[in-house]
Amino acid sequence: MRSLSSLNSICIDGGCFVKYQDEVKNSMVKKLCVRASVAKSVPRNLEIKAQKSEKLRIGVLGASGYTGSEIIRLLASHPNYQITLMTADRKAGQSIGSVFPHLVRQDLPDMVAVKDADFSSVDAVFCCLPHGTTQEIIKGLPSSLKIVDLSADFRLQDVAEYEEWYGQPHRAQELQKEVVYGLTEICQLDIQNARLVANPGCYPTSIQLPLIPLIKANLIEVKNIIIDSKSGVSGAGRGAKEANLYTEIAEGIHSYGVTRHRHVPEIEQGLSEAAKSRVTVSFTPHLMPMSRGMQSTIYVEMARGASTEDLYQHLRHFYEKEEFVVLLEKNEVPHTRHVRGSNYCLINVFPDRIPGRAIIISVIDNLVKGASGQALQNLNLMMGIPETTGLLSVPLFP
Ligand SMILES: NC(=O)C1=CN([C@@H]2O[C@H](COP(=O)(O)OP(=O)(O)OC[C@H]3O[C@@H](n4cnc5c(N)ncnc54)[C@H](OP(=O)(O)O)[C@@H]3O)[C@@H](O)[C@H]2O)C=CC1
Ligand SMILES: CC(=O)N[C@@H](CCC(=O)OP(=O)(O)O)C(=O)O
Repeated sequence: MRSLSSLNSICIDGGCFVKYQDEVKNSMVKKLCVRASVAKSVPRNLEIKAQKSEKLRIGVLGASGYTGSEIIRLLASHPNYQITLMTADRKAGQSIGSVFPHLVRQDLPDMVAVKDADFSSVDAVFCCLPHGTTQEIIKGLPSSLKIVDLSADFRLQDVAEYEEWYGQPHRAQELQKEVVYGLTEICQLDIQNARLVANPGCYPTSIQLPLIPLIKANLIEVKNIIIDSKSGVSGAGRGAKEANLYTEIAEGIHSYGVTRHRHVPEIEQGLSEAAKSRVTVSFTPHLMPMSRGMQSTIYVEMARGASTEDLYQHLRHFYEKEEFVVLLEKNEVPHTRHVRGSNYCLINVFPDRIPGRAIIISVIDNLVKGASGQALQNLNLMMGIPETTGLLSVPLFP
């Protein structure tokens, strides 16, 4: 994984490299004002592989699902990509407008079954399929294709751990070796050279973005990390089960996966790598009566001598050149409603009443930074396109 210091603070403005302007860094409001003209955090040696004139051809596997439709929405305004292939399973043969009326004006091919897809018509694919089905499908794709996989099938480096937590054999172990984990702000340099990126889970994204820099800087103890996370219902996908019906979700919240959720090994993998020692966490997810959004509230013990101010300043400095990870002003509480529909992750750090402990709050939109937005950010990097391209839309509010 790269360290932030290995990046040069330059940006691309109208196709020309310009020095990044320090004064735009301090608040999200300022960032939103300048972002139309300034894209940032592009490594100095980045070659612009994709010319504006030639659009890269994109396949969306699982276009009839929530993350697939979110990719389509984001790509609709992307200058460098055009969708030339879309697949579905039960909805194969249908048009996107008939499945998702909000996409009716998009000029797109009808969805086909994966077995009928012509992969010679694409340069890259977003794989938005259920875990378990993904490995076999990716194994059958041409090796020339760039792939961002949104499922969990390639996220765990240890195949035995995958088999234990996902309860099935890993069917593409030979590919696992070339996979790059796609937590963009942390693994940026590796992602640029990757062919196959495992996009992180939504919970792991909201948790690792604040914790990895703090662990690397030895500002928090790696024991006794307690994580309480909450997700909107779209996190469960469109294949609605009884438990996800409006009548079962509205007017209440509940925890699930208590003591054992499949994102635990992914979270611990990232934190352990940062700590260079085995880290275990207490993690409990909750289902919230909202369509999208995710909050992780993280309780940590600070390292001896460290203060919440140290944690805050370190995170602020670490992410100051990153467009999408924003440390709010002190005492401002991150709200999921302030990231809806956007690729932003808002973070803040608060003192706990118990001396020596701190509370970190992180919010994302599970379908954007937690899935399709981060996937697009990763493909941009893989294709040598400025990372923020197609991702700068302002969050929806109210
Ligand atoms: N929802 C979220 O917030 C997040 C999801 N993810 C991951 O992204 C992936 C997609 O999630 P999501 O979009 O929510 O899921 P959905 O259930 O909404 O969509 C699944 C898609 O896969 C297709 N599909 C289902 N089974 C098969 C199969 N056997 N062969 C081929 N295609 C199939 C479906 O087609 P059809 O509609 O025709 O049945 C649909 O297009 C999953 O791995 C998920 O865990 C990751 C991060 C966040
Ligand atoms: C609300 C809900 O059910 N969320 C899903 C996690 C979201 C998701 O899609 O997980 P991946 O990122 O690993 O694919 C769950 O708890 O299983």
